[in-house]
Amino acid sequence: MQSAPITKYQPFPQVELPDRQWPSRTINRAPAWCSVDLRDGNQALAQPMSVEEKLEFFDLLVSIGFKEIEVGFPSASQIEFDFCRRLIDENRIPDDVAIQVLVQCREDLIIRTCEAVRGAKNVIIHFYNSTSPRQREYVFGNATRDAIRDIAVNGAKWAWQHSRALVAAGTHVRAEYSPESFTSTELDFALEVCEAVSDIWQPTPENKIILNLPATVEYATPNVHADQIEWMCRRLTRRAATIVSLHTHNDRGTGVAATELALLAGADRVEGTLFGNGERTGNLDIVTVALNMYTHGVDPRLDFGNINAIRDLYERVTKLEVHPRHPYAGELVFTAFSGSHQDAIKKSWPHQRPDRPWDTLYIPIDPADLGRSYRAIIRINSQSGKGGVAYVLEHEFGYQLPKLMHKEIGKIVNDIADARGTELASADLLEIFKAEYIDRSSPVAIDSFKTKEKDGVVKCDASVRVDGVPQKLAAAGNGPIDAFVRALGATGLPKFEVLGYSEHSLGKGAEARAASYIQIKTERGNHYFGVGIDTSIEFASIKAVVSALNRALDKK
Ligand SMILES: CC(=O)SCCNC(=O)CCNC(=O)[C@H](O)C(C)(C)COP(=O)(O)OP(=O)(O)OC[C@H]1O[C@@H](n2cnc3c(N)ncnc32)[C@H](O)[C@@H]1OP(=O)(O)O
Ligand SMILES: CC(C)C(=O)C(=O)O
Repeated sequence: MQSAPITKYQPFPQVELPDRQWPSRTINRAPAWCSVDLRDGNQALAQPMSVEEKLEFFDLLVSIGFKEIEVGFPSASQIEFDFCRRLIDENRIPDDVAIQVLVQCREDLIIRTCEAVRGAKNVIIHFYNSTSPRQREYVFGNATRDAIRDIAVNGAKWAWQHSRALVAAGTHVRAEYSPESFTSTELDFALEVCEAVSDIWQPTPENKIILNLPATVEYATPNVHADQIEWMCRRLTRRAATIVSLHTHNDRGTGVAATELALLAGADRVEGTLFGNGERTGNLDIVTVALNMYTHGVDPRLDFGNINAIRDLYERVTKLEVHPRHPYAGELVFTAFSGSHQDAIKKSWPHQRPDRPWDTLYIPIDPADLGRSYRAIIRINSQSGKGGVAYVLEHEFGYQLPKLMHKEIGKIVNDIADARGTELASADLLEIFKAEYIDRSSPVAIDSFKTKEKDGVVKCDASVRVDGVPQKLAAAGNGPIDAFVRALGATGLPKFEVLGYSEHSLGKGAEARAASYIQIKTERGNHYFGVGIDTSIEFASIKAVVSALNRALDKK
């Protein structure tokens, strides 16, 4: 940072609107959406999409439910022109979808644009010129306000004239005008230019004009943007015949917020791109705004029910990556690594009922609504807690660990994650769990085990190996576990008692197994868990005893 930025930058002026209404409103219906992926998004790519890629992207946008799609700038290049023609000539545009084409307010370009869309059913001709003081000064050679207004008016006239042949041939033509750099333009002048354009097109409530008020570069806080939009909405003389459209960029990182507040301010329509691709820091991310509405119970009328497939296609054709933390779509947004989050998710998840509003803690949207799975919700690293470890072992592998055991396995996993310094995959977790609790056959291994009950007394015969030496054991007790523990007494192994156990079944059909979790207490007072898995619950429990004992012997 330089030492005196205070003199280098200036605050953005506020809008004089003391009776502003937008702060007390809520968003309760979806706007009209227009995707500008194939134009504003595409023009910002280092390697613009090929025609084939644009066709694929167009189909994706249609399948999501976009009814207005800016397909390009057909007068800019042959590839843009050809793409437009292919859409039309190959009948790829559904009847309820309008294609939008961008053009400068220059007659030759407007003529070429009209040629590009000949034969389409619904077309929006989008003409623009920049209006801000700096653009007037630098780009248009100190042009006066009147001269700039005249560029817009001429554009409106040429768009009207040259689209008459299209209308005569049956195309439904609408006009969109953008005073580019609107948010840096004096509001009274932006209004004057918009009114002058409307005067040419004479819109009606049945055939409205679209006035798109872009934040071409985002310079202000979102409340200022909302004020600018409310200011315009309240002064446009043909408000009922006008669709007020938003087109925010994200230079300050608040494109989504600016759009949401401007919807409160009265806008009817939103232009943006999937995942916010676009010039510099990008256009508005439509996915986020639409799904924000969805999570407030407002139907966005866009379908992101298969967000992973949408993201995959987007990444393939744009060669950009959706950030792993990107709202709703990022790889990690349904994943909790930290212990307290994992614990809260695990505890709140079972309370979720189909007939109740969604309120699982830390997960503001049901991942299933986006076609995403619950599997990756909890992942394990050194920040993770016992709840997360227990969650993964239960949800991915079916082991329902008793609550007392969570703390122990949590610490074991945490220490390993810490030592490795990486995330542990669920397969790693399973491996750690098995090695620690199940696959323990030294120094004691059990080869066979048989019980017989008579008058409430259980007699057990077992073959074990202690440090590799085979031993035959026999004893009687109150139950199989008691009898087995007594039998072990004859081997000279340290004394221990079984404090408790829990069991449940694992898998189904031919795969069915019993899982037993035993806790023992040794002579020294230490507690150890052991886990046994077998087809019979009896043998599973005996294996669990052996595993707990082996852990105790290892750690003595
Ligand atoms: C904010 C945005 O995203 S706006 C859209 C930006 N996208 C693009 O520009 C991509 C497509 N554009 C192009 O390929 C080219 O700009 C073309 C083909 C449209 C025009 O190309 P060229 O005429 O060679 O160049 P260029 O765009 O620089 O035009 C410059 C002239 O047009 C004028 N001009 C610029 N914008 C406009 C406008 N919207 N309406 C009328 N005149 C304009 C400039 O003042 C300049 O005039 P000058 O030559 O008298 O100084
Ligand atoms: C042409 C206009 C709408 C534009 O892309 C912008 O201002 O960012």
